[in-house]
Amino acid sequence: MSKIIWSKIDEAPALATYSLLPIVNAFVKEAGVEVVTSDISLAGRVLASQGLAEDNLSKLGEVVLQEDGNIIKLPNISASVGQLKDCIAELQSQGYDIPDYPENPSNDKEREIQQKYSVCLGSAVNPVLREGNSDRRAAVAVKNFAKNNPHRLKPFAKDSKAYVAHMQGKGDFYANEKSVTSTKNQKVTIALNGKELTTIDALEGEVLDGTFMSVSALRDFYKKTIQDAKDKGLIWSLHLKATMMKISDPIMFGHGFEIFFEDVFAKYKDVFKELEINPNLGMSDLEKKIKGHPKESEIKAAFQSVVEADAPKIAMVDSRKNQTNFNASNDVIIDASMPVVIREGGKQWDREDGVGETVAVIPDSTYAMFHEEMMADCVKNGQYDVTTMGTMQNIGLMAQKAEEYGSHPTTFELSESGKVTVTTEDGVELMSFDCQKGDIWRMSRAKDIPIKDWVRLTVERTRIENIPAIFWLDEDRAHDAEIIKKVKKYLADHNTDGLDIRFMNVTDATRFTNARIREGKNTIAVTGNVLRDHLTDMYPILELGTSAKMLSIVPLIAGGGLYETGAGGSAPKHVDQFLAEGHLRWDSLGEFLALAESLRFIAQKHNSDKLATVTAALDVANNDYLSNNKAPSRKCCEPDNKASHFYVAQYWANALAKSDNSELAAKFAPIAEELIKKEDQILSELLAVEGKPQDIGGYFHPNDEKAEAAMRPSETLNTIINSI
Ligand SMILES: NC(=O)C1=CN([C@@H]2O[C@H](COP(=O)(O)OP(=O)(O)OC[C@H]3O[C@@H](n4cnc5c(N)ncnc54)[C@H](OP(=O)(O)O)[C@@H]3O)[C@@H](O)[C@H]2O)C=CC1
Ligand SMILES: O=C(O)CCC(=O)C(=O)O
Ligand SMILES: [Mg+2]
Repeated sequence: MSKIIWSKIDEAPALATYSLLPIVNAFVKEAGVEVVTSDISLAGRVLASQGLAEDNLSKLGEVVLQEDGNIIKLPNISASVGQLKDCIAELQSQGYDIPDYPENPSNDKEREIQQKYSVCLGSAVNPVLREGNSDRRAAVAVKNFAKNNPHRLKPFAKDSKAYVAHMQGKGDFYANEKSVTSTKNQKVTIALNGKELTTIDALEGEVLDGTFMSVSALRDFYKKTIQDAKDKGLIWSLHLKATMMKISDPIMFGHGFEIFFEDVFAKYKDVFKELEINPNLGMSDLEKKIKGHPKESEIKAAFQSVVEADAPKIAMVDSRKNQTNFNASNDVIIDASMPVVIREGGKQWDREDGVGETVAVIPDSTYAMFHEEMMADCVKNGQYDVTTMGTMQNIGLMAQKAEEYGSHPTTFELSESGKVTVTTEDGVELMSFDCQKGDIWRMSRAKDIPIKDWVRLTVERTRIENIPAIFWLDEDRAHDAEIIKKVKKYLADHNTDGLDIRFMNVTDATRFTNARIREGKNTIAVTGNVLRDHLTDMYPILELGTSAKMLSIVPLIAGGGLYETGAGGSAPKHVDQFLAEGHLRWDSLGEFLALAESLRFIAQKHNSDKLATVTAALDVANNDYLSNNKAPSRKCCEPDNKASHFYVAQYWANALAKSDNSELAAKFAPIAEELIKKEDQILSELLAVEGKPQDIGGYFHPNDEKAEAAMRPSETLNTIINSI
């Protein structure tokens, strides 16, 4: 039996799995494949961190280094402190004896607990599993479906004032960056005023970048954008990635929160100190901490008066609950939030549930230049046309924790002003930086092997697609200048005759890509890790309506495959809806496509005709699913995710029944017949449970039996699937 590991994760895709996996296993076992789960959910990781469950993530970290590793990875929660605390509370309520998360540890025991939990925070799963670079694109059938069934993109006003604000060449990570390539394997020490912050093992050929965000420049920048929003009547919105950039971005968020409500933070300085208010955790945490304090209502009123009167309008994450952009640092995540701004015609929601043009504040120019040009393009040339627009495919450098992705252990909020130095074990100073107390200093790294593999993958994909491939690299950025040298060197190892491979800075690359997209032409964007993340939500959300429909493949450097499902998140909103009314609007197309790729990998590796037939039948089923438009409806009491799985099963069985493999055809002909004959009955059983609240025994750690019962309510369907 060949094995595929299917990650057990969180929220909407985890719910979908309860219904989908029994179907998948019933079909693939006929071709000698078994799909097993591995629990790397936030709750699973929290329990593992306390020694109460197996450390599955570390085990998967070994699988991705094996030649035949084969993992289907669904999106998981990258937890903020707030999500971690909620998850711990739920596990405690279920009887698990685990300690609270000590936010401000005051003794060694608390520091140890915090340390143990810290492995569960932020982007903790993806960097471990992504031992390969990223290949994200829309399958042709998916792209054509979107063109023929366009979702709505709202127009930009002719005189739209919406724009992206970023820091201008002063004080941000982009402006302060220095970069060197390590000439040998060596220890490198980062120190502040001669005191060691950390020491890393640098590899020969590894690119090391040092940089910092000047906090005074950041705060000045925030002030300027707030004033400008007020002057122009724009909604002020802040877009960061506090989950993936778990050290730097919550701090940048906290400064924004403090500056927006500067007078309130100044007036209640002493109370906030007494209550250990941490602005990095946002308003939701602040509200919990002031609860019951004699000044609670006075403080709330002070915040409210800024929201209502003194400031520009602020973007809301939920106006019904009066939650602003500052509710929690992970409520607005840039890869998902900026596409929504563009989709809505440069607008955000305000507190009266109205929409208005926004200044989207994205402090660091490194990637904000992309969003700036994206918005400027739409303001100038109007909204994109889904029915004609070309596609962006991305080859992203991310293997072995490349670039900012792996920077968590080397990011520091400086405890004093002075000099940060980066020095080799031989005493050679590689870089130095003059910083102020509170500045955010960061080292990012990119190893040589992943860069070489990234170039290889680019040449391979460009040859297959025969469209221009643009390396989004900027000669004027220190890091990119080092990478350009390596890319040119490794390109020379390949036959690039006839290929159109170019280098452009971020603004030019965006302009070039978008101009082609408007002409219906396709382009490959070859980017570093952060742009990979941002581009692979932005373009699919515009082109396909959601990044969940992307093919998201990670060809592992060791030879195996990691098949991610889509490029998006775990859709907490979908779970809320499911719990309230039993309707799951999650579209599992990403899982269907990932499964087909994963099966194809095994079929090719083992030369299995039978599995090739099962895979080809799944391809047919996926096409039928698209052409018959069986994606879940967004509304209760219409076919949802469960029904979409039923249709894939029906189409898959039907394709197998018609296949050349007589054994499979004989096996699946009666199954297909049953699934077709009983369609109405199955659908009515699936719909009968909708409109009612669901109890699955937990949000982060549901009860498997209850969740499975809720997601498999059709006895008729279950009987057929169980009979295979
Ligand atoms: N690869 C990974 O592991 C990733 C994990 N995350 C994590 O996911 C969580 C939520 O992230 P967030 O950025 O808020 O994004 P969401 O998961 O909320 O996605 C944004 C929106 O995209 C739409 N969407 C996403 N996937 C699907 C799907 N399969 N079918 C239909 N619609 C879909 C939904 O729109 P609508 O509500 O309109 O239906 C959803 O609300 C966070 O904890 C984050 O860390 C985020 C990105 C990647
Ligand atoms: O790892 C994460 O936190 C998010 C990853 C992500 O958004 C992506 O890969 O697109
Ligand atoms: Mg992303």
